Amino acid sequence: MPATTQSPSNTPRSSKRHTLTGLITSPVSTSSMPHTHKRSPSTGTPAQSRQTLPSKGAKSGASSDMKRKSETEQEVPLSNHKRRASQAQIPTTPSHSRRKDASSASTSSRPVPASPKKKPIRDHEQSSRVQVVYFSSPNSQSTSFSLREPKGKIERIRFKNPEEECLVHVPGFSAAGVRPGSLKPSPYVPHNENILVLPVGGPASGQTPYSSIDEPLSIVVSSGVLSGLGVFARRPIRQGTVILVERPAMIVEDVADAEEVFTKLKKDVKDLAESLMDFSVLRGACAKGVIAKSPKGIVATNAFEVELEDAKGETRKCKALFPHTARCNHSCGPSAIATFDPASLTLTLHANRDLHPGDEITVSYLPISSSSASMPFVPSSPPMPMSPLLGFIPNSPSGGSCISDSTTTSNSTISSLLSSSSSESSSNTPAIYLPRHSRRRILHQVYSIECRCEQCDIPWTEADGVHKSDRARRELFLHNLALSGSDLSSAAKLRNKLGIPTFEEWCGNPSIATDALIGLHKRLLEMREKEGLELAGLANPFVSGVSSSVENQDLVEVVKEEGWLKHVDVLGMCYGALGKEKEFRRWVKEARDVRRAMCGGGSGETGLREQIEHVKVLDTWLDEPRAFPLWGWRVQSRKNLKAR
Ligand SMILES: C[S@@+](CC[C@H](N)C(=O)[O-])C[C@H]1O[C@@H](n2cnc3c(N)ncnc32)[C@H](O)[C@@H]1O
Repeated sequence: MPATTQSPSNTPRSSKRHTLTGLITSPVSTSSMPHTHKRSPSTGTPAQSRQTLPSKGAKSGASSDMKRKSETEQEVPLSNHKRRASQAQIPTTPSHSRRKDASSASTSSRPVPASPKKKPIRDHEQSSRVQVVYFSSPNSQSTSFSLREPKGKIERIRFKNPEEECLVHVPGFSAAGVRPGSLKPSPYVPHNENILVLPVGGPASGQTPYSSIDEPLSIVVSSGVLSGLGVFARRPIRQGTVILVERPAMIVEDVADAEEVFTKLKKDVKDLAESLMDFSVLRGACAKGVIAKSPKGIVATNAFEVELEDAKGETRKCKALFPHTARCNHSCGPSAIATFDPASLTLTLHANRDLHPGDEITVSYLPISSSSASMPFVPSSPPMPMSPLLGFIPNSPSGGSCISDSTTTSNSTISSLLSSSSSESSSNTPAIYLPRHSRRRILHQVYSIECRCEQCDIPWTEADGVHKSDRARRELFLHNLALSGSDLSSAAKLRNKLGIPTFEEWCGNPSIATDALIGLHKRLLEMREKEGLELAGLANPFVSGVSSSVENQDLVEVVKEEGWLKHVDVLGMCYGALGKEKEFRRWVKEARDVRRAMCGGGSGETGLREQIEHVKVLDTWLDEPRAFPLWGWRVQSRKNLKAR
């Protein structure tokens, strides 16, 4: 049903647009969920203020069947999270502190007031001292940290934890605005309560199977596809939970400076950094015999690309080395989503789905959103000449987009939109949404990786599976744009083309099929689960140093609100508007649970304020579904229509 079919008198008005960082955001369009105001059943007009739904997604039973798993050959499946989800004992994992305001934390380098307290400053001759309040935690405390005067061009940032420091070699970067508070779980604890770093391989690679890592685990590490080490869950981890937080040991703008920075790292950190992989060794070994590891190679192999703001307010793309997160292997359906907060120089890994002991913690090396600044070293658009270090220039993809990359044709609306050169997605498709062959090409060109993740490792005999997966990713991306909740005309146009009504239209116009929203969102949820892209949109609210790489800034705004949580929000709202209590509770609970996990239990200690607020609202609705401001709205609209 086209979006224009609506009954104005019955259609809840969207008085205000809320974002994900506001209250609950309406998934389908510009609409937001009514929150506290009562509607007027006689007119069908809801009162003013509304908010959009927060959420956590539901799992489709079908999705687990659809997972292509290389580990099916294994004794113990490593990542069959859906199957084991219900058995998982959900830990209340302490969450790290996050910034007060997701949107404001971006590349902020706000001046920080000088500390009135005098504390001894250790280990330096000249230093400046800055006092800051760490995030919005009730436990927030004034902390002091010292900045050594830069030696050469390297700045040494110290944090509250004395073991922590970060060397920054970025021209013009000022550490004055960095929030240096302590992190939870602690950084530089290689084996925190959530994870272990272990060789990947299992019996096939000659590694002893992991029969016991840490009670009561029983782990057999999967197929041996990946070499070297990997990071593994040591206990059940609920979707959304913070698995790990870490600050970088070093940040450089130019990998050529890595050598100099390495010489200034503290010994233990240097040892750790030097133990990391250098893929140029493998590459070199093939091409011209043995070559030694180098700091440049190590940074190129392991660094995440982040964006920092320099003193002039200009964004600089930098490479940040997080020694523990660097052990995470890549997957095109990652089990964790990495985000970076430049205000505190903190990388956070959130569980992308429910994880079980022995599941590998993987991240995407490919950008998962146009605005993501946290993915390692890969541009959002397909490859540019980007590794001068290694002296290669990847082939320029024809047209540089998923559209031109598409090898498949279809008569469907979506296919035709995708193949339309005017599609909004053309230059901004995050690489994770590209077809498999494009993703593999990028990974090969940039990392020399023959990607064998479970999303890529589809036998050639299953061409149909590849085709479906490629198509699903394109469709997901397209719907990200269309369902972004943005008022942008491009998103609205796309919704119109796809015939997707807004929630308000659906709610107030009973002639629009129920399935027009419910069916769509269930399908998109299922696709996200199959593709392993559940919380891909999570990156956005937390990543802030975004977007200089994205040509069309409007699209950054659009893509910002993408995500799986949104589908759950809509489903909750739809069932609320239908007055179906059981389904309403189910989806709202999903939404509440993931948000609670993201907040570290929702206690308010460390989580994002907004998420905590969302959790509170959802709790209210769970206590009393009729507190949902649009309860039964669509049913009432139907009655009104009949009565006319
Ligand atoms: C950042 S490191 C990851 C940790 C690494 N396995 C280790 O032992 O330290 C990146 C390297 O791991 C390997 N790797 C990561 N993901 C992979 C994948 N999906 N397929 C094949 N190799 C992968 C590649 O050799 C890559 O250069």
